[in-house]
Amino acid sequence: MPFRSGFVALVGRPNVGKSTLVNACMGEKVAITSPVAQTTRKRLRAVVNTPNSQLVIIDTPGLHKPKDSLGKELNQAALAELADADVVAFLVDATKPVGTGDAWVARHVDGSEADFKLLVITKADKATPEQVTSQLAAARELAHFDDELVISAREGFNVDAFVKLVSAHLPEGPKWFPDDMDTDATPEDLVAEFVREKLFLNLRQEVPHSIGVICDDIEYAKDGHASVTATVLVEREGQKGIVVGKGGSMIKLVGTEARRDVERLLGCKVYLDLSVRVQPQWRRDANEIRRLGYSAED
Ligand SMILES: Nc1nc2c(ncn2[C@@H]2O[C@H](COP(=O)(O)OP(=O)(O)OP(=O)(O)O)[C@@H](O)[C@H]2O)c(=O)[nH]1
Repeated sequence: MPFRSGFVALVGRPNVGKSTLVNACMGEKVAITSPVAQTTRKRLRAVVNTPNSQLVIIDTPGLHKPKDSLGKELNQAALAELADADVVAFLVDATKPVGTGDAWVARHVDGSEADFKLLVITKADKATPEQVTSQLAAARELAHFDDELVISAREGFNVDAFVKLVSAHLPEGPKWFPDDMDTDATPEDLVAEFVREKLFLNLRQEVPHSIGVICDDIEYAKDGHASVTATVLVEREGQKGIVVGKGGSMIKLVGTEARRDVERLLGCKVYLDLSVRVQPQWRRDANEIRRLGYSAED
């Protein structure tokens, strides 16, 4: 049996379940997930190895109608991934009516030159069989697909089938990444993503979209622990108050929760130092967006 390898782009509206599927394929936490849309700002490449294949899965930012520079950069990043991919998986949420947002993404899928286009209905555990059937019928109308699959990444339903089906349609080729490397995101990228995830989860709708996180430094000490410093960027003084919380309670909670993930990532005890800085309009400032690594060109 020939060895197959290649790039698999996951595309879909924000919140459709892309990061959760990446995590399920990986069996560990590399992408971050939250109930708030537009969690995925950075592209992450997650590498899944099977005995006969290597899938480089690209978790793109959710495509959506852009409202500001950050939105535009995110779309560009996602569209650039589509252009390069061998396989494109178009994800549709089983629980939300197929709408103009899906149609907009699907037009780009139709325009991509990927060899294999797969329609994936996500969150099947939350939908009735009738809902799933009607979503399939509606999504089929949006673009040409070579195959389709219904999954629940949360329950692990059909995740193996997804990996198997995609593997079978990758071109014959070598391993792109060594076996022991499962993502090309740096530890700093992942730390920033973990912190942002906890902020999203704890703050819900209050400020999340005005938040950026930079991991400034990871320093390993002789006694085996790591000192990690990260900065949370907000746009207004009032938002800083919310992020810091009463008597520092919110930032402390976020730090404690994020530290657990960072310890798992780095495999050692971690001191996590979080600070909050007000930087008005950072989302409209293209340079700052690039510095935070959310750009299509990095
Ligand atoms: N019940 C259920 N919930 C799911 C499933 N997959 C994802 N979710 C939930 O849907 C929400 C969004 O999931 P994400 O994986 O972050 O979605 P995403 O497409 O990466 O989102 P963006 O980063 O905004 O593009 C989270 O609350 C997930 O827990 C699933 O299979 N079943």
